[in-house]
Amino acid sequence: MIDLNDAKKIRELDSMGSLITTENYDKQFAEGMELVKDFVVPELPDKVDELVLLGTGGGSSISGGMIRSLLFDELKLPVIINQGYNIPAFVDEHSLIFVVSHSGNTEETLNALSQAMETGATIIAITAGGKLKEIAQQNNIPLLIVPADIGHPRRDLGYIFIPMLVMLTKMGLISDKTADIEETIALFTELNKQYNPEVPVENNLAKQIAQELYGYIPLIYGSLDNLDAVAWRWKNQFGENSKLMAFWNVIPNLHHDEAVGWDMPQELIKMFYLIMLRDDVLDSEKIKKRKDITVQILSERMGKVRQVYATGKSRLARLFSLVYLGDFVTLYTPIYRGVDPTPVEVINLFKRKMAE
Ligand SMILES: O=P(O)(O)OC[C@H]1O[C@](O)(CO)[C@@H](O)[C@@H]1O
Repeated sequence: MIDLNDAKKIRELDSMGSLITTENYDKQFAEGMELVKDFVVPELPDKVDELVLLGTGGGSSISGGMIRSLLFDELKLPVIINQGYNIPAFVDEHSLIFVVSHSGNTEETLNALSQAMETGATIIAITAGGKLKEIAQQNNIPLLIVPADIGHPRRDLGYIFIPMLVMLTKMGLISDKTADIEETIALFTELNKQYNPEVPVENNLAKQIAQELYGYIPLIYGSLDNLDAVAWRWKNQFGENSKLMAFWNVIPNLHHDEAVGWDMPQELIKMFYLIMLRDDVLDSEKIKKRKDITVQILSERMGKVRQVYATGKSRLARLFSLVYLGDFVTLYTPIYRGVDPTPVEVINLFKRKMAE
């Protein structure tokens, strides 16, 4: 095992700078605001029925999930995250579509886009380049180019999510979020002082969780209607960063189905490490009670249970305080095992095999 107090070793193992990118989320979010400042949004039809995000993977689809969770109480449109090759039949000239792909070359996203272009929907593209950039330019689709040098889509939430949020404001669909974004940027700077590689394990919650997790399967429980995309983000980051299968679900609905599975044989349920995402401000009293009961029951059944709490003032800052912790946890988890968090070999293998 790697000594997580050895910051030099941690940084050596993180050879492609995922930790540095995470430490720089404050700057990235600020740059995201700059990027979109002069972007001219298309005119919307009189009636918009839904917001559809075409995109997949750790950065693109999660950004849509964060939009949905953040704006649950505000946006008067359903948000649909479409990760597959095809678009649903309801997409038409009354749909607003964000097509998002960092690489610009993800085949599912491009295929869905080609279908969307036949519908007369209002489309906005966000990409660092690739075929998506070409298609957008050839077809006069409003296009936002984001920096390519970030390298890995899951590391560019600030470049994807923030512009989408600002565009929704520019289109008059939501209120201005500048103050909340600024608060979130300041919170990242603060939290970085707690989670960065130079902070020793005894004071570093992210390192503590990464160490404790060793030998267990991560299970993340969030809650409707705020911490669902955050739980999804943690799960994806365990996959891509930690090279660990992880599972997630949301309260309250898991109490009506998955919870029955808690009666599984002891030797199996002991393999899980539960991370319970909590928000004492956003969670209703009913949800808090459900989380308390869940923790009470599962502390006696699962290998370990950890509760982590959102901080910050605005809904935006609170959601991202937990995303930020999750990103650090999922980066320290492989490093503890001596594994570089950045490469995604299986994804590349799939892309090669699909191209054969
Ligand atoms: O379409 P994009 O944004 O390039 O990203 C899709 C890819 O990003 C990833 O998240 C890799 O980091 C993969 O899941 C996926 O292959």
